[in-house]
Amino acid sequence: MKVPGIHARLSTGFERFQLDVALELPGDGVTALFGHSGCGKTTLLRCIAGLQPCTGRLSVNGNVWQDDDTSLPVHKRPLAYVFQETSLFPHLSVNGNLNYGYRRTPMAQRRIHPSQVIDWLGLSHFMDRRPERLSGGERQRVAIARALLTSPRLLLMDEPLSALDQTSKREILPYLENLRDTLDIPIIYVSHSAAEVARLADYIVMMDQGRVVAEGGIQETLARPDQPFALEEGAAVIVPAVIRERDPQWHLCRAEFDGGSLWLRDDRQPEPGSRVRLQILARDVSIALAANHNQSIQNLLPARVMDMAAEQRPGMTTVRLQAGQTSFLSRITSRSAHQLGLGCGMDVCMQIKSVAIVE
Ligand SMILES: Nc1ncnc2c1ncn2[C@@H]1O[C@H](COP(=O)(O)OP(=O)(O)OP(=O)(O)O)[C@@H](O)[C@H]1O
Repeated sequence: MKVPGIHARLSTGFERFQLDVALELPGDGVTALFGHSGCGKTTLLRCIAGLQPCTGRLSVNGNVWQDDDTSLPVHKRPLAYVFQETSLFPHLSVNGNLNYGYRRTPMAQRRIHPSQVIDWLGLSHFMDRRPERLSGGERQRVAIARALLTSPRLLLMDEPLSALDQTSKREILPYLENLRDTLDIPIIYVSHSAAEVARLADYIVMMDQGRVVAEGGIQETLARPDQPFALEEGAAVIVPAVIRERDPQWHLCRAEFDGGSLWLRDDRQPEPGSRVRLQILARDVSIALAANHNQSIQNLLPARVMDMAAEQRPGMTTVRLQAGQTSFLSRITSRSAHQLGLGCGMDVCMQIKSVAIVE
C-alpha cells in the first residue's frame, strides 16, 4: 500500500497554458499552493477535485482517485471546496445552511458533527440569522462549516480570504489556524498572500508557469535562497518561537527560538509561554563580522553563512544564515558581501532590525 499523503502526477492544458506537476504532499495540515497570478494554482485544484479533465494519477491518503484507467467523477471524490465567494443559500438561516450539507452526507460517512463545526468556527450566536445579516468573514466561516459537514477527506480552499477586508481577514485567521490544528484531513490552500501562507501553512508548493519550482516544509523552503520568491522584495523566513518574558518598561518581549532569542515590540502583548510564528524579512537582516553594540539594532546573533545566491536584480545577494537549527535570509548588496569576504561556513554576526509576529 502507498504511504499516506497526497500523491499526484497530473497534466492538463489549454490553448496557451500547460500544467505538469508531480507532488508528494503531507496527509494532514495545511499545504499552501503559492505563486503569481496565472501560474496554475486554481487549475491544479480543479484537477484534484475532478472538475478539470487531466491525465495522470492521484491518490489521497491511500485511496486512488485517478489512475491510467479510471478517474472518479467529482461527486465521488470525498472532498470539500471553499471558494473566494461564498455560495450560501440566501433563503436559509445559518442553521439551515449547515443542515443542508450534513443531511446530504450518508449517515455512515458522517465523521464531523454540527456541534463540532459550530464550536470550531464560533457560529453559536448567529445560527438563526440569514446570510444577508452576516459580515463577509462570518459568511465565509459558515461556508467553511457547511463544507466540513460533508465530512470530507480533503479540504480545498481557493483564495478563501481574498474577497474580505483587512478586519475580516484578521478575524477569520484564528479560526483557520484552529482548523489546521484540529482537523485530521489535509487542507490545500491557494493564496498569493505571503502573510497568509506564513501564518497558516505547514508545507508549501511554489508554482510558476504550470510547474512546481520548489516544495517542502514552510520553514526550510522559505529559507532557501535558491527558491524563486527568496529573490523578491517581500522575501522572509518564518521562525517558530516561544514568548519567554515581557519588558514593560521598554514595551518589548523576548521570543526564544532554536538558536537564540529575539526582542520584539510588545504590541500584541503575548502571554509568556505562548507559541508564535515570527516573520523576519530578508531586507531587515544585515551581516557584520563581529558584534557591534554601539548601534541601535537590538538583535545581534552569532550565525554561520550556509549559502549565497546572487539575485536576478544586479548588485544584490541573498545569504542564508543559520543560528542553531534555524535558518534566516539576509539581503545585502553584492559589494558588501565582497567587502566582508563572505563565504560558506564563515561565522558572522547577524543584525536583525525588525521582527514581527505573523498576523
Ligand atoms: N478554461 C480555460 N481556458 C483557457 N485558459 C484557461 C482556462 N482556465 C485557466 N486558463 C489559463 O490557465 C492559466 C492558469 O490559470 P489559473 O486560474 O489556474 O491560475 P492561478 O494561478 O490560479 O491564477 P490566480 O492567482 O490569478 O487565480 C492562466 O493563463 C489562465 O488564463
